[in-house]
Amino acid sequence: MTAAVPPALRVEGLGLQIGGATILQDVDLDVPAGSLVGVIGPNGAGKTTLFNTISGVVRPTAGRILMDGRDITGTSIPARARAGLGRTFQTSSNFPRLSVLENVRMAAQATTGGSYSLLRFPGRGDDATRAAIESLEAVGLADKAHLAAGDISHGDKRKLEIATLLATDASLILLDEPMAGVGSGDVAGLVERIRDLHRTKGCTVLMVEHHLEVLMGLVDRVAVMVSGSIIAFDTPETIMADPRVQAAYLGSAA
Ligand SMILES: Nc1ncnc2c1ncn2[C@@H]1O[C@H](COP(=O)(O)OP(=O)(O)OP(=O)(O)O)[C@@H](O)[C@H]1O
Repeated sequence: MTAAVPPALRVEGLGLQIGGATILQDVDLDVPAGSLVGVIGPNGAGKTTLFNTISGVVRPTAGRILMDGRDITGTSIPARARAGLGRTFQTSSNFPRLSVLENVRMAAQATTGGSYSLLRFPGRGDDATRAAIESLEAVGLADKAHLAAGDISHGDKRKLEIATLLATDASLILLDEPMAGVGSGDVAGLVERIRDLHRTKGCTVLMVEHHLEVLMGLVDRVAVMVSGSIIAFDTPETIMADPRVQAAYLGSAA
């Protein structure tokens, strides 16, 4: 008998109380390895807080978080990154004064090992620079490699975050509103980049996104959060047809 493969991410009975307020309550979620899962819910439902607990920014006050079957609840942010967790934030998390290439190269360097020096001009030959250039080519940013990350457009900043994740060996990726503020002309390209992350690298992806029409065409399953809890977790078709979801989410979001 072969042992079952553990989910890439398991959240068990997760709770978070802050100053008497319940922010997360009894959150259970299994994200199978290799799946692409969306998280939706009205403003203030707890989606970003859930990501913060998974990535280690916030410690939950109840429950456990497991990656590939290993309990990571008490581990540090760097330990989670070493275990293969990668994340983007609602607002851009790039280093604005470094060049686009340096931003990606730093992430690649952390993966390929060796010490990173900003003083050393990146040569095309080293592994980290090669990985960075490949990632920038994949997201269509190679021609902006030399620009300061703070000077590129909002849509390009989101592409840069994806390139940064592509350059690492993260196996579980959390994307927090990757389409937020992205112009309509850039959305289709960004969706393709997320598909690339998922397919080419075989990553497991969990993403919060308010653009439902985009999300529903992209993900395998959707978790619906309302008031700090997950009220439904199913295929996009079933979620869209669920009257509880329509009442709790679509109704209140309209
Ligand atoms: N550190 C904190 N202290 C107190 N309350 C907090 C804290 N962090 C989050 N909250 C509250 O927890 C709730 C959930 O916030 P969160 O940002 O996770 O929601 P969200 O679903 O991501 O919302 P949005 O879709 O608007 O980004 C909100 O009511 C928020 O005000």
